[in-house]
Amino acid sequence: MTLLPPHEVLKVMTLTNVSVGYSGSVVVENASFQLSEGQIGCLLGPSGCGKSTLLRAIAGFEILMSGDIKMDGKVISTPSYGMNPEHRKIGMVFQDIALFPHLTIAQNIAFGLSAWPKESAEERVAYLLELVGLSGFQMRYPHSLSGGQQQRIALARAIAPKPKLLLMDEPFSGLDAKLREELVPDIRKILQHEKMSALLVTHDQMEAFSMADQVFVMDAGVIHQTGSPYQIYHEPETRFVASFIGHGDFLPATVCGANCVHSALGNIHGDLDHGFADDTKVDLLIRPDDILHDDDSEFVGVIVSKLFRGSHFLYRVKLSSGKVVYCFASSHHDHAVGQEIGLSVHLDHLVMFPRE
Ligand SMILES: Nc1ncnc2c1ncn2[C@@H]1O[C@H](COP(=O)(O)OP(=O)(O)OP(=O)(O)O)[C@@H](O)[C@H]1O
Repeated sequence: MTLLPPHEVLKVMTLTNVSVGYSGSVVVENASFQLSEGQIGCLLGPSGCGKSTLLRAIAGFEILMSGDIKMDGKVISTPSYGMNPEHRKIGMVFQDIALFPHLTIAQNIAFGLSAWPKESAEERVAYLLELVGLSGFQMRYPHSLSGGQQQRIALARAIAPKPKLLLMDEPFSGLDAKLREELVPDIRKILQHEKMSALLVTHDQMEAFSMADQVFVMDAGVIHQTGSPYQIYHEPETRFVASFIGHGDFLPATVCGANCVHSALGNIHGDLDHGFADDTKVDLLIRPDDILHDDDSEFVGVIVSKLFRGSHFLYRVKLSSGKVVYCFASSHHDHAVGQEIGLSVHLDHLVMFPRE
């Protein structure tokens, strides 16, 4: 009797000081992070920063230049050792969906189940088709499915053998924005339902925000910050993270107390001590909704452009210092470009960096 392969769940994957590159030149430097049971992580960064290279190293396709990768305490990669990719119990989904065109949808999903007893494999295929919302599609061929449906099948195929970890390299970037918006939360639900740990690569922060529990923000081969989507947006630790994540401006300011800075918009107070000495010149991060239109304020700016967003206007406003910042106003406050409006700052937490 053929037995079902045991289902193993990832407890933790750990990268410690991992450097990877090509032909002796380093592309990813000293990357360290952990992914725990059932967690969805995301490597987020601009094109060319080394996200795919790091993912390929985890999959076992690139040799490390330094550091190590462990899964559940077992070393899978060091500079002198690389466990065979097939033995890592890692599934992969790529941007180019690459379903086998000559196989039916059921055969595509069952591709990694050759070691399973026939009946169990059929059950698993039927279960996954239902999970991805495509029951009844088993006898169809990939070309007869839409891009979003094909990507669901690619996911089902990758998770069918119950890998310990799923790696996804820009899996949604070939899909249009509307489809992506629908598919991303669905895929998150499917992975959570399967208690599958996963690592997603993307340069799209909205995708990272909707998919990930933990985001690893990368630039030029270096991980700048690890945190929840909320943390990397509201508590960026480096100037790069502050400017890469979300919209915002850096407002020049001077420290004037433990939780206060002075700026062209007056004294701005935060709710936490910022740790900078008095009189330090800093750049304060201002998000679009931190500056509100306020007729009663003594501080004013001149509107240089405006965007109507339905429920609100997003103005670009020039301050007397010459600095241009965002200003948020309810859609009842329809002002013209060139008009002067009052502004007030509403910030909880001061995020700032020494002036460059
Ligand atoms: N096989 C290779 N040989 C040599 N250099 C490579 C190879 N693959 C990638 N690189 C280089 O490594 C750097 C990082 O590439 P990588 O694909 O990891 O970045 P990425 O962040 O995933 O980018 P993107 O979002 O555009 O896919 C780039 O400068 C790229 O040109």
